[in-house]
Amino acid sequence: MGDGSSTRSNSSNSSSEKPEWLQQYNLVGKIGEGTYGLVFLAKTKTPPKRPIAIKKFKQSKDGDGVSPTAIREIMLLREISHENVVKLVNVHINFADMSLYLAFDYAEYDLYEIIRHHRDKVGHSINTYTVKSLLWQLLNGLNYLHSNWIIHRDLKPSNILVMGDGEEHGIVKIADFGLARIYQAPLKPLSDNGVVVTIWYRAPELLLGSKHYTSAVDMWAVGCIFAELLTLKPLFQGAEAKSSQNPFQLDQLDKIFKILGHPTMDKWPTLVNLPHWQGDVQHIQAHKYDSVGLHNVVHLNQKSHAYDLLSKMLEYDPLKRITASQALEHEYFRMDPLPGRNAFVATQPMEKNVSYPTRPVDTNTDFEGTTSINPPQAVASGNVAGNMAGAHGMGNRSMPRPMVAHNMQRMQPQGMMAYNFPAQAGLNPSVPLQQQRGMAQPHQQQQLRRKDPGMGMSGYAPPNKSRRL
Ligand SMILES: Nc1ncnc2c1ncn2[C@@H]1O[C@H](COP(=O)(O)OP(=O)(O)OP(=O)(O)O)[C@@H](O)[C@H]1O
Repeated sequence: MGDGSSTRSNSSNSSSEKPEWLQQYNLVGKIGEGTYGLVFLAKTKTPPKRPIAIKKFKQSKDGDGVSPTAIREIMLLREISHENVVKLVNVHINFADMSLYLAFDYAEYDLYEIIRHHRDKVGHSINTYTVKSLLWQLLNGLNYLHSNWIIHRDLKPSNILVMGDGEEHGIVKIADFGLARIYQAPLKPLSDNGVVVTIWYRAPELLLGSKHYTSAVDMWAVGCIFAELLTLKPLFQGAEAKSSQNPFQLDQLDKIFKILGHPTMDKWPTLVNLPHWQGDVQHIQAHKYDSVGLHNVVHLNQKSHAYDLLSKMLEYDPLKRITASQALEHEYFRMDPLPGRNAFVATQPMEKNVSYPTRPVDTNTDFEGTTSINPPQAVASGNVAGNMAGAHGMGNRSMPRPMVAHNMQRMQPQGMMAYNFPAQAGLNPSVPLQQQRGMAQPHQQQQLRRKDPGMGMSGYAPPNKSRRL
C-alpha cells in the first residue's frame, strides 16, 4: 500500500484465489453492498495499520468486464487529490476474471447514516452548523471535481462520506466520483444483486431524456441532499419504473413537479427539445401541476439565505442552475454559524453535538462475498441490532441494503483513534473556510486534461449502448 500503483494478477489466478495484492491487508469484513459490488473494511498489515475501504466490482452478467478505457480512466482517478474527495489509494485488476478492486481511504460515516440516525434515533434535526459545514465541504469537493472536468453523476447521501475520529474528524469526502461513467451508472447495474439504483437525486433534464450530462446534474443532486439534511426526508421520492430498457420515469417527474410546479418554456426554453417532453404529451405537457411550494416542504422562509441557495440548486434549466463555485460564494455561507472543517463539532454553545453510530461490519463475509472468514460472533451491543433493523426498514441505503444482523460488529472507537492519515493539503481550522478555497490546482487540471481529453465535459457522455434512463 502506499505506492498507489495498480497491479496485475497472474493470468493463472483463478477468480476464487485471493490475489497477491490483497495480501497486504487484513480483512475485517463487509461494510456494504452497492449496485456494482461489495465494499469491505480492511487494515493495512504494516504499521501504521490504517483502515482502507476496498470496493470489489462484480463481473457483469454479459461478461463485458472492465474495458481498457475504464482502466485508463481509473488510473486518472488516482491523480485526483483534494481534502473533500475520497482518496483512491490503490487499484487491482484481476485479469483472470476482469474483476476490479479499488482501495480507498476509509470513512466512518456517511450522510445516509447521519440523516437516518437523526430521523430514527435522535429525534431532532441536524444542527445548522453541521448542515452548513457538510454542504460547504460537499460543494468544495464538487467544485474541485468539476474544475477537473469530472462529473460525478451519482451523488446521493450514501456517497457523501464523513471521516471518523482522527486528524480529519468531521471532514466530508465525496466517494464514487468518476465511477458512474465507467460503469454507465446510474443507468445500468451490472448484476441482479437485489439493490435498486435510486432516481431520487436525478436531474429533470436526465429524466426527460437528455443525453448530455453536464456538471449541473450534480448540482441538482446537491439540492436534493441539502433539502434532505434539513428535513431528514428525501425530497423527491419517486418510484422507479423498471419495466423496459429505457423506462420513462414519470413518477419521479411527478414528485418534482408537485413541489416545484410545472416547468414552463419561460423558465426553461430548451425544454421543448427534450425527448420525453415531446414524447409524452398526455402526462408531461398537458397535465397542470399546482406547486406545493418548496419552502413549505423544507420549512424555510422564502426570504432566507438557505431557501435562496436551495432554490438556485433546484432550478429547472440546467443552464441557469447555480454552479458549485457560485454556491460556495453564496451569502448563506457568510452568515453565522460559519461553516467549519470539522462538521461535527459545533462552535456555538446552543448547538448540540451528536455522536453517530460507527459502521456495522459483517465479519462473516470475505472478498468473494460468500465464505466465512471468522466464526459468527455475538452482537456487541443492542445498538447494532437497532441499527440494522433501521437498515432493513429503509431498504438499501437509498433503497434496500440487506445485511445479517447477528454477524454485524462495530469497530471499537479506540481502534479508530489509531488511524494515521497522511498529511494532505487541508483546511486550517482557525481560518474561515471561505478563505481556504482554491485547492483545485491549475497545473493538475492541465495535466488531467492533457492526458485524456475524454475527461472533458463535452466528451463525458456515457456510452450509448444499453442505457437506462
Ligand atoms: N471509502 C469508504 N469508506 C467507508 N465506507 C465506504 C467507502 N466507500 C463506500 N462506502 C460505503 O459502502 C457502502 C456501499 O457503497 P457503494 O458505493 O457500493 O454503494 P451505494 O453508494 O450505497 O450504492 P450504489 O452502488 O447504488 O452507488 C455505502 O454504505 C458506502 O457509504
